[in-house]
Amino acid sequence: MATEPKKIIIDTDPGIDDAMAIFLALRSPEVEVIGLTTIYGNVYTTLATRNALHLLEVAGRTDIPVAEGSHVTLTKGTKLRIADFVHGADGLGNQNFPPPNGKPIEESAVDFLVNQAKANPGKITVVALGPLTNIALAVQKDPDFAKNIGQIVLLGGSFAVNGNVNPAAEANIFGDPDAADVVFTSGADILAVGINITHQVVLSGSDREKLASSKGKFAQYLTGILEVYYSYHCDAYNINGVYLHDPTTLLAAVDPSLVTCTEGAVRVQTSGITRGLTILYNKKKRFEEVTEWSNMPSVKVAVTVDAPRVVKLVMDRLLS
Ligand SMILES: O=c1[nH]cnc2c1ncn2[C@@H]1O[C@H](CO)[C@@H](O)[C@H]1O
Repeated sequence: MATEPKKIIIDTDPGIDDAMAIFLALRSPEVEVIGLTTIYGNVYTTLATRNALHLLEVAGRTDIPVAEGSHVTLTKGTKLRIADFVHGADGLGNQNFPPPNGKPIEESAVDFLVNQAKANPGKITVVALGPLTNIALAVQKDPDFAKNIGQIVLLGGSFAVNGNVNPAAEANIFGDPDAADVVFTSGADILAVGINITHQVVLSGSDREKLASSKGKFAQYLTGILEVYYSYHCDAYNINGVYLHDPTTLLAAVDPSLVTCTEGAVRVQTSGITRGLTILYNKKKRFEEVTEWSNMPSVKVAVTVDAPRVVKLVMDRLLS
């Protein structure tokens, strides 16, 4: 008998690569998307909600609920770092899409996460594609959340490589380092996919041409919004291609065999010039003194990725 699809909630800040990940999820029979929760990051939360509703309308999946998330960081910070220079002012490549018809549900993202985890203990995977504020709030609101949630597969961190905000920090962790530290030390089953992984997974200029010449609904839509993302990568990284951050993370939740992992405690620097830095203790050395990593729960951190297989899955599923 076929196994039941894995239930996933995508916590998202759409965002061009978020749009790709959401469409991929909807084209992946291995998973069932039971909701989207929204967060600031690539755009402000209000726009993230609007874009999430819009993307579900494009996909014809208005049956999937959207729950709006936090507008401020875990410590109530309102000075947010928004990556509109990566995704366009509208978050979706400046395409002037009409506003969505739908509305978010009454339940907040945090309540949705807590209640779904409680109702389906051990059965739900959260795929977290933005700053981790909503997830940290869920951990703090319900002492059982970390136990009830099946797994958290998150895009975040830059393990042993430079960040993309500055040499220390990756954008999602930099967006709310306090939240990230709460999540990493929560005891939940976590798989972190950092930019040490996603910078190996590139959708090339010729892949984009294949998308452009496809008649597929998602391929056509993405061709339009990807323009801005390609031009940013050309500018910032001098490459004719884009990093598949969110799609790689989503696919790691769909098929864990796409990555290999190491395990250990992860702590996040929350202040100073290295604010947002993620440091994994790989347990290869016993330290003489008690450290901030001692007795902290282990998480999985992806260390290798089968990049050709990820790109092929992305192309096959988005072209169809
Ligand atoms: O240079 C950048 N600065 C800020 N955010 C970025 C940059 N490049 C990509 N992203 C966005 O941040 C997440 C991965 O860190 C992804 O959502 C990506 O679209």
